[in-house]
This record gives sequence, C-alpha cells and structure tokens, in this order.
Amino acid sequence: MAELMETGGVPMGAGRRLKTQKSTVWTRRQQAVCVRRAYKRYGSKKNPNQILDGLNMTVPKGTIYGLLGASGCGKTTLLSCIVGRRRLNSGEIWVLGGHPGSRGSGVPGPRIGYMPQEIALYGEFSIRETMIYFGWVAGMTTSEVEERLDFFINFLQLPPATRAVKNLSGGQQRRVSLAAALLNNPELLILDEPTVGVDPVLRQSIWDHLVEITQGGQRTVIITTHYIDETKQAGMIALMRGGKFLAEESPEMLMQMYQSDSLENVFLKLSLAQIQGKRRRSIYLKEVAGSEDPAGESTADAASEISGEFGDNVSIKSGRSEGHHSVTGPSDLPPEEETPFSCKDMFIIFSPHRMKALIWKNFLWMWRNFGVMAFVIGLPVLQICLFCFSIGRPPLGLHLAIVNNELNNWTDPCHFNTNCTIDMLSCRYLAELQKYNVVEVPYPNEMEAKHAVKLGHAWAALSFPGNYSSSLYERLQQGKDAEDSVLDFSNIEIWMDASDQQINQLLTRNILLSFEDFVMDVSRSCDYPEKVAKLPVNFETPIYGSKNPNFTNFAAPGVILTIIFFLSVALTSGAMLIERNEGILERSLVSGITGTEILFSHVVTQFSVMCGQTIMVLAFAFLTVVEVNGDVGWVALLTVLTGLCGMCFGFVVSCAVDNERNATYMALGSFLPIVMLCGIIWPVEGMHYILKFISFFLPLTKSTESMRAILARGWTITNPTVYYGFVSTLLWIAIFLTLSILLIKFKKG
Ligand SMILES: Nc1ncnc2c1ncn2[C@@H]1O[C@H](COP(=O)(O)OP(=O)(O)OP(=O)(O)O)[C@@H](O)[C@H]1O
Repeated sequence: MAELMETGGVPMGAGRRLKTQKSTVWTRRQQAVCVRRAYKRYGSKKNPNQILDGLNMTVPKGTIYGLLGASGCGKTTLLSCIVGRRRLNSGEIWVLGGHPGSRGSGVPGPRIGYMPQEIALYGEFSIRETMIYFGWVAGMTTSEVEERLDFFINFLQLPPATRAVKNLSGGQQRRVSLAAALLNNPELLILDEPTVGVDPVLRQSIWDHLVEITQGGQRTVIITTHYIDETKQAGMIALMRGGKFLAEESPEMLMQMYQSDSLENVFLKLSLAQIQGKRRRSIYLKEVAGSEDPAGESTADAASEISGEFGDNVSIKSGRSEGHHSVTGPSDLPPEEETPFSCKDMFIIFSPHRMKALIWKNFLWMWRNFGVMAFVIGLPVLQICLFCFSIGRPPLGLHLAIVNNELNNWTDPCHFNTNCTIDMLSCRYLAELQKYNVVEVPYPNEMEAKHAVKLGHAWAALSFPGNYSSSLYERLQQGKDAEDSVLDFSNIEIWMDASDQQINQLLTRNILLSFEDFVMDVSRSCDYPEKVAKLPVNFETPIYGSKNPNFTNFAAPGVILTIIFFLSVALTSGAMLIERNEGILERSLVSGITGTEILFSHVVTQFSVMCGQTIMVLAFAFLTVVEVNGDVGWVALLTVLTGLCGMCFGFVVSCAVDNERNATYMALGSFLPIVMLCGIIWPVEGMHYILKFISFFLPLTKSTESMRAILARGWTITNPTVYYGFVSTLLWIAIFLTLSILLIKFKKG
C-alpha cells in the first residue's frame, strides 16, 4: 500500500516538532490503533444513519489519546469497531498490529482492557468476585488478582472488597468497572467515559495513573470523555464531528494553532469551519506530502488517509520519537496474513482458564440468585403436579335431568326390587347409573328436563316411558317378535348437551356401560345366562395399556418433555439476555472470551440445573399417576436430551434477538405450534396431512412418541419408534447449537 502520512512515535506535548512519514502497511501496524477510510452506518441502505464517514485515526503507541465529540457523534461505535465488536461497512482497522477479530491478532483478548459506557458488571457479585472473574479471564492467578485488588481499593477509593456491586453508588460502580479494565495491565486500554461521576481529586489521580502507565511507551490509552478540559493531559486528542475527525493533534499544538486558550474554543472554531465547508486539505497535503511520491499514488489517495477533516493534524510524528521508535518490532506483531477460514475454526478449542472463570461465574450467579433459582428448579415440579391432578381425571358429579314416567308423582322416591321382578326397572337402571358418580335430578316432564339442559343445569335429559319396565321385559322375552310399540316404550330417550366432547363421550360411555351392568344384574336375579345380556362383542385384556385408558397417561410424555424443553429455553435465553443487556457480554467478548465458550459454559451450568429438574419431574409423575411399563433410565435420558435441546433453542433465541421482549415473543410464538403439532394433546394421526408432514420435523414429535412407547408399551431402545426419538432430539441439538455458534460468530453490528 501506498504512501500516506503516519506517525511512528509518541507525540507528547505542545510545541514538539511534528513531522510526517510515509504510510505503509508496516507503519500502520506499528501504531497502537490505525483506522483508515472507515465507513459505518446503521439502518438500511435506503435510510442510512451514517456514523463514520471516511474517518482516519492514528493512535501511536505509548500515548493517551482523548476522543472528544458531542453525544451521539459515534465515539462508542468507533471504539466498538476498534475492539472488534462491530464491523465497518468499509475501511481498515489495525489494532496492535493486527486486524481486530482476526486469528492471531490477540484482539479481542487480554491485550485490550475495555471499560464500556455501561457499568457492565454483575450486580450480585462482590468487588472481589468481580475482579477474580475478570482476572481469571485474563489468565491471572487468584493471588495476582488479590494483589492488584488491594492497590485498586486504595487508588480508586473503593469500599471494602466484600461489598456487592449492586450496593455501590453509580460513581463507585464506574470505578470498579475501571479497575476491571486496568486489572491485567493491558497493552491497550479503551475507556469509554471513565471519569463520569468521579470527583475532581480522584479524576486527577486517575489521569495521573494513566500518564504513568503510558510513560514506558508500551501501554496506550484511548479515552472518551465529555470533560473537554481534562483531555489537556492527553498526549493527543481527536475532535469528532459528522463522522470524521475535525482534528487529531496534541492539545497544546491545537490551542497554539488556533490561537485559543481552551480546547472548547478550538472545537467551536473547527466545527464552524466544518459547517462553512472550508477544506484546507489540499494546502496541507502539499506541505506534508511534498513531491515525494515513489509509489506513484495520487494526491487524492493520500488525502483520503489524513485523519483530520482539515488536514492540519495528525499522522504526524513527534520530535521525541524521531530516530528512536518506541514501537514494537515486527517480530512482536501478529502475522500479517490471516490463515484461511476452516470449519475447525468454528469450533475453536476452549481456553481452560476462561472456561473455569465462566463456569465459576455462572454457578456464583445462581447461588447469589438463590430465590430465583429455587423457583426455576421447583417450577417444573409445580407444573407436573398441576398436570397430574387436573388433567385426565374423569369429571365427577355431572348433573342429569331425569323424567321418570313410571313414578306416580315425579317427586316420589325411586324404589325398586332387586329380585327377578319387572317392576320399576327404570329405578333399578338409575341406581346402576348413579354408581358412575352422576347426580340425578328429577323433572316433571321432558320439556322442563330439556329446558334444564338448555340452561346448562344438566348435561343430559333422560326420559323413561310410563310402561318402561313391562315393555323392556316383553322386548327381552319376545325378541324379534316384539311389537313396534313394545320396542318404542322400552327405549330410554336421551337429549345430550354435546358441546363438550370429553364430557359427552364420557357420559355416553357411562350410560351404555351402566345399562349393560343393569341388564346383567336383572339377568342374574332371574337366572338367565349373563352372556345373553351382553353385547356379542368381547374386549379382551388389552395388549398394551388398561381396559380403561386415561388421558393422563396419553398426555404425560408430551407434557413432561414440553415442561423441560420450554423451561430450558426460558432459563438459557434469560441468562444470555441478562448478560447481553447489561453490557457484560460485550465486555466479556472484548476480554477474549469467545461466544462458543460462553455458550458451553452455560451448557455446563444449566445442564446441572436441568438434571435436577428432570429427576424431580419424573419422580413426581411416576410416583403419583403416570403408569410406567418401560425402562425409566431411557425415559430420563430422553428427558435430559430434550432439556439440552431446549437449552440450545434458548441460545438461538438469545443470539437471534436483541431484547427480552422479542425473546419472549419468539419463545411464546414457538410454544403453541410445538404443543399443538407435536402430538402432545391430540394424536398426530388426526392432523391435516400438511401439518402431519410439518409435525414430523418438529423437535418434540418423535421424542414424545418415543417416550410414550417406552412408558405405555414398555418398548426398548431397539424399537425404531423409541430410537427415532433419540435420533431426532440429537439432530435438533446439533442444528440449534450450530445455528447459535454461527449467529454468535457472524451477527455483529
Ligand atoms: N445498534 C444501533 N443501531 C442503530 N443506531 C445506533 C446503534 N448504536 C448507536 N446508534 C446510533 O449511532 C449514533 C452514534 O452512537 P454512539 O453510541 O456511537 O455515540 P457516542 O458518540 O458514543 O454518544 P455518547 O457520547 O452519548 O455516548 C447515535 O445516533 C445512535 O443513536
């Protein structure tokens, strides 16, 4: 790459002789940070919000670099591009000699200390625990952290290290955040407004400390602040406006050049000049670029690399560094060429010290939120308890409106004889029916009984003709020779309220079964063969299940899997979003933790929670109402795998959306289709053929069938219905995990 103006050293003070040097890739890599022709916009191409508009920036090593600009001008955006958390739309960034985010660059990583604008700390943790977490992440030992902590407590006037971060004042929290960034003495410190809420004395000592750490020439600080005056202590400042730098120069030099005694006035003058559209770049270029142009690059090319809008700045080497660069030699720099991207890189190996820090942090967070965790762990048990005692049990006390014309008066008690008599058979039948837990309410006539059903006072109206007993007897005696009137009068007329399918089916079944019981009872008392009274259809003992199957056993597998699946979704996406929303995730990623490591650390911690939930749910379900005919071990394994699948789906949700509200919509939006289409509440065989096809591919369909086959039929893993459930769940885990890793890798601003 061509010629451009670049600094090779450390511009430290006013009046120093500033000088340009040719800009090559080599010189750019010598800077702590070098940004060239940076363009960054938010929003769509049609309606863009241009934040960086061809910005150039040069931060020499060993300097304090103050970044100034009005609120919303794009300072944070620029910093997040520098730390590798956002991508430019176009342009080039070199940080500590490499491209941020590229393999081998060490950025993001412990070479950078980042203090974001948000507090970005775990409120439940103490100051000490916070430092241990960030120290471990940076590869420090606990004793090293303790040592640094003692220093920070004194230096930053922090309260005792055992105090929880959430109980600190805003200013104290910012100081803890600053300490976390300074902890491992990184090569490049990026501090986004570190002095907000800090008193002037402490502010001065923070600046003194920054000056001290940069003195050796090996540490660099980039700092944004709204207090323009405090940046007088910076070696170099950049004034940002309209997506560019108006100037990039040492504060003394700027004030001298603009004949002003305050930086605010300089900023004002430069802003006015920008508004008036003045451009002095060409004049400047002549001055700084001179005639030397060995690469044959045009003046326009070189101009595009000048950091300041007006060219009267930057890219300038201070006299101090001339002749003896305080920069790292090329051997210290990361490799220039990035190794090609391979599939293996997607699943990069975890760093043990970062995994240790993350897993410790996750468990500590759970411990600190014990109440929430107890609720989360106990919730599935509560849900399965509600299911077992509310779903699938037969409805009791259903009201029936009875019109018995065999009685002289409808209010008379319904007496009958258990001998072989043909008197008051209606009452004898009603006694059998009552055994099915129905409430029989007498009514004077059919009209009133039907009216009671219409009003919802009864589920069915039953009417017995006046000569019901004799007609029924004759019907039994005469069989095929019975007259029409006998057949009619031996009938019980029934008008049902069939609006509730479950109740309707249950009542119909009970009315028929009780009638069979009644006829058999009469036959027995009259010494008739019982078989005559029975329907000539014989249901033998079922091969699987009981003669009287209940809905609980049908629904239980699906309900258990749904509870575990969706609680895992909620738990995982919740945990990930809490980190993300409080800016902690951002900070962790800048410190070198990879998205994959965060993901797997959550897998480890959430998995242990989920195992606890699974044991409790299964124990409760199987010890109360759900029948178990198969191997509980396979059922437990399938449940745990389904929970894992839910966790991975939770990762996808939290990676795909930006806030809790959208995560809730996504989780809710997927809950109902899954419950409806996975054969949990209704057999898949009853679905529309298109939905049946869709259902086949959903995560809970095959696992529900599999668990049902194990529990109800006692099938083993060798049966395809059973192992398909395991295969499908494992496939979904792989799909969700890959999706979330890809989203973490490629979804940057
Ligand atoms: N994720 C985002 N999506 C869309 N617009 C964004 C996003 N982040 C920031 N912006 C917009 O980009 C502009 C620059 O924001 P940025 O946070 O970089 O400014 P800033 O200079 O750091 O402001 P402050 O000093 O107040 O922190 C603002 O107008 C902001 O609304």
